[in-house]
Amino acid sequence: MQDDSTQQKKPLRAAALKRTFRLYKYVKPYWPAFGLGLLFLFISSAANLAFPKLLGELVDAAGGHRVTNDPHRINQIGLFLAGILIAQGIFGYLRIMLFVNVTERSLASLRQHIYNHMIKLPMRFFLNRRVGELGSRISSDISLLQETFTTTVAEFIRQLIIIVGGLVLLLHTSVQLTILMLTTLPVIMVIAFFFGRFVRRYSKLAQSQVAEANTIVEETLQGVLNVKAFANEFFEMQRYHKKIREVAATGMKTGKFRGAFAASMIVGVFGAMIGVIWRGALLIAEGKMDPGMLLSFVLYSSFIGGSVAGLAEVYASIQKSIGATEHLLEILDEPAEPVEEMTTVAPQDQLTGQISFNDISFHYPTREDQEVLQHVSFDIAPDQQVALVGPSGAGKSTIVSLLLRLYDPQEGTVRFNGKDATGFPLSALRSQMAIVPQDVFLFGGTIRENIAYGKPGAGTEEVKAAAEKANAWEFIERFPDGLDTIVGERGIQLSGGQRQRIAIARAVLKNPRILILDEATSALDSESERLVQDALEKLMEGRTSIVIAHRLSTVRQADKIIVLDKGQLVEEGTHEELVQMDGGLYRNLSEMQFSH
Ligand SMILES: Nc1ncnc2c1ncn2[C@@H]1O[C@H](COP(=O)(O)OP(=O)(O)OP(=O)(O)O)[C@@H](O)[C@H]1O
Repeated sequence: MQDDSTQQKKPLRAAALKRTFRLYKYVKPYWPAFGLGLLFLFISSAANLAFPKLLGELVDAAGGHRVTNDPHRINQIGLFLAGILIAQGIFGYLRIMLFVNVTERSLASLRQHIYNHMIKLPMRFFLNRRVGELGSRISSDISLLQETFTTTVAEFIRQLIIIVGGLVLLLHTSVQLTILMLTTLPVIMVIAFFFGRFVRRYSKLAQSQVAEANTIVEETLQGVLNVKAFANEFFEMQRYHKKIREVAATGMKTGKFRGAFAASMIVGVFGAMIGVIWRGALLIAEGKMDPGMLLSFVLYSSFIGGSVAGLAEVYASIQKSIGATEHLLEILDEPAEPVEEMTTVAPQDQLTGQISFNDISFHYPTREDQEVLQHVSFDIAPDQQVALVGPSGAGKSTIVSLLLRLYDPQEGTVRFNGKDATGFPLSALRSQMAIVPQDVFLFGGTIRENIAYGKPGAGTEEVKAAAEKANAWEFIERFPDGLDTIVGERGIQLSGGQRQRIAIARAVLKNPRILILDEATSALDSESERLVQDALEKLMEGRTSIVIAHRLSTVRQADKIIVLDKGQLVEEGTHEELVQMDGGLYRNLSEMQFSH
């Protein structure tokens, strides 16, 4: 669980700001609207500044010391004020609308750009990141930017205009009072700085504690089955209780500083106000000032005070968005895989189904010291059925990953058609292979969508034919909604065997040159097993297939069995050949499996 406000606050540095400006390219196409928005912002802020002055004049027109009372002028000023008010409303509305439009369009393009980039990133990128975290991070980073673009930037500009313009008008109204007011500022600033630091520190702590508490809630709800199965409800309640108590304790500590902060700010601000009004009253009494001027002065001071206070918030928010931007840029700076949209595969890139591994050594980028494959070489002829067997962790799935070029080996080459795999466009390679994984991943939509994933845009007839071939049609047909049955998140509304047959139908539709099957370890009941096995056999016909076999009973008919152990290829041959080998690993494994 991420908490927006604890994360990614970075000090404002020139370099960071400069990097942030790289995002400007997303706003650039909309700069005329943005510029117009800025102009309106300027107008509405300036109109804002006119109010205190005019209100002061209105009061004085009623009869100050130095002005004669003048009903005509009162009405004139009143009308003028109303006019400004309306203008401000209109410009304010237009400004917000323009800013929101620009922001929404820019963010849509940024979102799309980031997603497009991220989905093309190599597996290496996803290995050391938690995917859920990545997703929520990006959405919170983008919402932060959304706020910055729509409100913060505008607020910042508005506040600057008000502070600078306000100060000029204050000086114009009364130099003496301005100096008096400004002398109180340092005191208020010191108080704000001192307490503000504590408040920030404790709020940060509280936020991270809340995040920890939320993690408990999330994890236990997601894994509620485990909690219940272990009868650990009370254990979890305790764990949550402890965290929540910590949150409350920190909150109360923060409260002390927050209270002190608020109280001293109120005393400071009102103290300054009283000082100024007192001094102003004396000036009026001395005939050096009119009541209306004092009113303008006080209003200007409060405008400025409000803007200065707001500036602190704006600063924090800009800091946060710089952090967010850096994150997003980090992702954008990761080199993507050279995947491209494939409609047809060029003739020279068409796979014959011949594959060879030549002296391949490989370690995962995250674990450099663990050689997962060591000098592995083998050849697969077109249309051969090959089984990969070996103990858990031997490197079977890794071989599949290398085939799909999810990773490239550090040593040796993978070849297709006798040609180095790197010589084919990545998407051309992958588009001619299909994998039926062990853990079938279904998307949350309908059965139809899930099958058509093998060939986006496939028509009902095609989908149906694929489902029939995969022995899936008989159960799909029995659902009232047929192909339009919703499978539920990750396919939870289907049984294991049904999920597998959908994955097979998907592969049938893709009609790959090379088929990769990761046999399910969890045994299905014999009826589903037979249906799945039968569908797989039909699917394997007429193409090269590589089966990661966990149960040796299913690999007897394979043209070739490759036996791996601890990253090395230890035996290779047909079932008959391998069972002959005295002390061979395959023979051992099959004796073990068939002895019970
Ligand atoms: N993404 C990864 N990052 C680092 N190491 C990994 C990764 N995936 C697998 N490994 C390691 O590589 C080795 C081979 O794993 P692999 O998944 O290829 O084995 P396997 O033969 O398919 O095993 P199983 O039959 O249990 O699925 C294991 O020691 C594993 O810990």
